[in-house]
Amino acid sequence: MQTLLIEGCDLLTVENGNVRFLPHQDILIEGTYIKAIGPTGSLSVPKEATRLSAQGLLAIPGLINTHAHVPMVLFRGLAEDVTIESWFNDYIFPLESNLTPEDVYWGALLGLAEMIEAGITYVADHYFFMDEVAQAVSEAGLRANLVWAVFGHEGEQKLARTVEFVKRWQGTAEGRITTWLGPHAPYTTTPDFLRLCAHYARDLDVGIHIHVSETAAQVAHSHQLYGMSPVRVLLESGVLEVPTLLAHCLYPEEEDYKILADHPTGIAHAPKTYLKLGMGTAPVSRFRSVGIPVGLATDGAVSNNTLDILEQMRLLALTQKDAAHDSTVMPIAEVLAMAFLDGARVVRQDGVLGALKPGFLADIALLRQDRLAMFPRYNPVANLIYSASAQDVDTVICNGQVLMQNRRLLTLDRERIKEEVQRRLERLNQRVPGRRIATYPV
Ligand SMILES: CSC[C@H]1O[C@@H](n2cnc3c(O)ncnc32)[C@H](O)[C@@H]1O
Ligand SMILES: [Zn+2]
Repeated sequence: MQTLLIEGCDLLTVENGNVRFLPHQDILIEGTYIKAIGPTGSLSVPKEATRLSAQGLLAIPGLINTHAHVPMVLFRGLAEDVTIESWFNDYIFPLESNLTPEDVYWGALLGLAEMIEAGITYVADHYFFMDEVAQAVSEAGLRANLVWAVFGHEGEQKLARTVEFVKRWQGTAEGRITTWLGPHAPYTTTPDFLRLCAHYARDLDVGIHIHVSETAAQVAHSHQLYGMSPVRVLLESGVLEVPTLLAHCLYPEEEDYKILADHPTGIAHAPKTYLKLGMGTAPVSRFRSVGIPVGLATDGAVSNNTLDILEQMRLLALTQKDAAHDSTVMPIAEVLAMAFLDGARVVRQDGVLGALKPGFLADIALLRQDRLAMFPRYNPVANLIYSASAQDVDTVICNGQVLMQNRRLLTLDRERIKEEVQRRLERLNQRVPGRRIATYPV
């Protein structure tokens, strides 16, 4: 078993709702777990331990991205300043009809490399050709929950293929990969199709990751078709009986709060996407007040355009203050608790991820604090949320393995990935009139 000692870092974590900042700490990692944490020089360290000097760096739990479409980095910048309907029907769904499994593999490597550089060690990803994404995750070294997206019109056979994917990859890559089912959304499936998904999920003992109630129009459409909200559609089709990760949920109805609170659900919140697509924002504090965890997410890079959770932390605070016209809303400690602890709850990893403490998995990001914007250090939490950026991430560890050190990626070749992606771009950004993988209801 490998032993790694991170020496002399400052440490920021949240425990029992309290922010803890501890200067000059050592973190001892044994195998894939944190074994001990203590003031520098105080731990008993095996002779054979590898030492990693972290003077001046700030250790935080590896960041958790609760909802992404990682390979969509391939289309970054291709759908700007358009309505959400046009975003899907004129850009995203036509562009995605060009994708091959190899494109998705290289896109996934590009997005995973970007996330490691931003201190992200866990991603819940929802896309196509997920064998290739799983392969990329396995090579990159971070942790992921993966679902193979399926639309209702693709039918039972396609759904069965996603079930096979779940079985094939569950618990692989030294346990870093878990797999769930991923019906795309209530508006691109039917209640019967969702019922079938719920049946398979129960059978496999896995959860479901799905988009829900992203716009008021989607909720109105659901009432027209089924006489109920999208959340109630999920309830009545049995989806909420299994752990359910709801992407977005910006427009819950009054009864939806209780429905969600009474079931094993969590919400992925992606503020930059909402700002860019003019979608509004979610009642985050209300969700949390009734016990529904809300984690942070990037969504895909076509609506974001980066895969950066530090940026989502900042935007979460700013958008919630702005929506409430109240600067005291969403204080920095709550942002931290959401990013770390709620993030872990949303992906069902609470108790092992989202904090730095003995017994937790060794997923850690170490940030530089030497930029002028990070000085003085009266308040390291404020610096992290309002001043830090992905470029400050120096070193990233996942499952006890160092993935990036001194900003050098150790598991991936970033120049080779860029070259391969570059070769594919011209073909990928062609849009053939009338060809698209699905239709967004208008
Ligand atoms: C879930 S991957 C399948 C499908 O979903 C599309 N997609 C990307 N972002 C969103 C979003 O925020 N809401 C709904 N659907 C989204 C993605 O492009 C794929 O086609
Ligand atoms: Zn999404």
